[in-house]
Amino acid sequence: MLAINEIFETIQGEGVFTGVPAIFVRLQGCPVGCPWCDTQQTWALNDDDQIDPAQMILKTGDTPAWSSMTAQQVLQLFSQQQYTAKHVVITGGEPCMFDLREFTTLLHQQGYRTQIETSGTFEVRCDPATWVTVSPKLDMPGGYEVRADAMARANEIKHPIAMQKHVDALDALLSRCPVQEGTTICLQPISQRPRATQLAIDICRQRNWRLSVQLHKYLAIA
Ligand SMILES: C[S@@+](CC[C@H](N)C(=O)[O-])C[C@H]1O[C@@H](n2cnc3c(N)ncnc32)[C@H](O)[C@@H]1O
Ligand SMILES: Nc1nc2[nH]cc(C(=O)O)c2c(=O)[nH]1
Ligand code: SF4
Ligand SMILES: [Mg+2]
Repeated sequence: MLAINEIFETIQGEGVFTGVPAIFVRLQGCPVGCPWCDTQQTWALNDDDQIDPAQMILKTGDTPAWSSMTAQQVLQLFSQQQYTAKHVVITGGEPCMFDLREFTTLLHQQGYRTQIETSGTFEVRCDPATWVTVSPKLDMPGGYEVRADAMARANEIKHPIAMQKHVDALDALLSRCPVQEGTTICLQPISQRPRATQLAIDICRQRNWRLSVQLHKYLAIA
């Protein structure tokens, strides 16, 4: 069973797949506690907040309400909604609190490409063909550590930064937890702050890394 906060179709606004039409599946629950997290409504997984899938798909605001669904039910919902995107982004919350092997393999069998957005603090359990984006969370209040096996599985590292110390922390992480050759490194300014954005531009130019600017926030879309 998957605890689902919301499902919607939009344009991927972050990372390597920026601009690609995508179905987002946002899972409920995250104990990492990033103070600047833009989806804090997904942190708590309370029984009291459980709703039907029929109500979940009609949600408009950011609320902690969630629905319990199987992988097959999610696929059925995709066809009911008549989505056209073939790229599925599994995010949260922290999606890797769930075993995503059955879900991602089923999606591939149905012709979808899958991507997981994760903090790297839980074991990544997914199909070998899934694109894994690790956005490492270092020294956050929840006390979780970034896992070396998550870093080694990553196809993309997308690091949120606001200050030079965040770049230094990424450098230290990359030296203790190596990534595969060819893994793309993106820097993502935290909350569109102008100074964070300028720092990310400067470091990306120096290092030949990629800039990820949360396009959806500039466009004011979901
Ligand atoms: C909300 S998280 C959910 C997935 C997973 N828990 C994670 O942290 O990767 C999705 C992405 O949004 C990023 N993010 C969250 N809040 C942000 C903010 N205020 N500014 C920039 N990026 C943010 C995260 O770093 C992550 O890359
Ligand atoms: N458009 C859009 N792109 C996104 N990329 C990652 C997101 C996320 O919340 O994980 C996100 C999101 O919430 N919306
Ligand atoms: S790990 Fe992701 S969902 Fe959890 S608090 Fe941090 S940014 Fe938010
Ligand atoms: Mg988001």
